[in-house]
Amino acid sequence: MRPPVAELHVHLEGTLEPAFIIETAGKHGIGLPWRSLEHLEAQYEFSDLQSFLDLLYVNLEVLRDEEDFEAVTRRYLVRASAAGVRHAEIFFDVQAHTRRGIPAETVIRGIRRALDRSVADHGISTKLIMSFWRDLPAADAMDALAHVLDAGLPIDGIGLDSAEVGYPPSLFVDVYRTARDAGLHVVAHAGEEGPAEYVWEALDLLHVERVDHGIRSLEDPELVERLVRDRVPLTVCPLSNVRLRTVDTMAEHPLPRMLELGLLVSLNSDDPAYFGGYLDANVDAVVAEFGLDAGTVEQLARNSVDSAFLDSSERARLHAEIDAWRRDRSG
Ligand code: HPA
Ligand SMILES: [Zn+2]
Repeated sequence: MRPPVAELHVHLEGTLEPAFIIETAGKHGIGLPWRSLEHLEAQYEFSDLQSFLDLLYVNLEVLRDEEDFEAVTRRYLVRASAAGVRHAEIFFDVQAHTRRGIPAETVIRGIRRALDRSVADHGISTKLIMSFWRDLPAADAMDALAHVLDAGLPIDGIGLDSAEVGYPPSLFVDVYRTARDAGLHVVAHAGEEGPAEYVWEALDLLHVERVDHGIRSLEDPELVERLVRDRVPLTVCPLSNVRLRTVDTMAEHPLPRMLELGLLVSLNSDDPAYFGGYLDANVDAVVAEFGLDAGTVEQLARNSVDSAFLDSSERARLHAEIDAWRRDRSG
């Protein structure tokens, strides 16, 4: 039923499953605040973005060496492949690790070990996007970026995440200019909990190629017009939005309205180990809630391919895979 698809908004740290967290803590002899797997699993109730980030940031401390970063990346790729993902653009939060004394080299080399084998092992092409915590000073992000560029560590783009309200994109103009000058792709979370104004700033000041979430854009008709006109991709994460109470219930999720308005939206899992499922669960949830037909599911998959940082031949390959899926379904 589900078509081949690109996943463009997934945080590596948000793919740590509870059992992996407990196991990796044991490997390194780390004392977590959780008495057991069950105690950890009982923590997954969130009231807003910050309540989730508080848990995410404790759990990611189990990631210590290259093997850990390789293992978590590999586990995501295995699970994503089962969900129909054929191309993945994966975020990691560099400061989540460097502030604990884990060098960016360890993080990126570990992740790359898994990514470099991903096409052969999992049938998934990949990009790697280094994200900055927007609630830390922009100078911190700039230092991290300069280090990664100086060291020639292989990343494909930068992003901006963590607590949104009070930390507008305008704080990061210099960081984004440096990244663009270095030939990196640029995206940013905006309009998740923050206002439509932050989406304008991401577009006009950071010159982002894609907006992560962006659901609050609907509060500003002029912004919607701009996003439609320029075909700006929005990476929408329905299960995340419900679990973080950005929307009250799935029935109130703006996805159908976004499609009606002609926005270039794709479906994504955000932090799948925390929000109740991977990309397939997100597709199933919106299909069940809104009764989307196969044509709409196909359109969302094609949107994901059109929103990805792929060259024209890679894009054509993925559209051809979706064509084959459609023929199989109707044949
Ligand atoms: O959805 C998110 N928003 C902001 N920061 C994040 N870090 C992981 N997921 C998110
Ligand atoms: Zn996110």
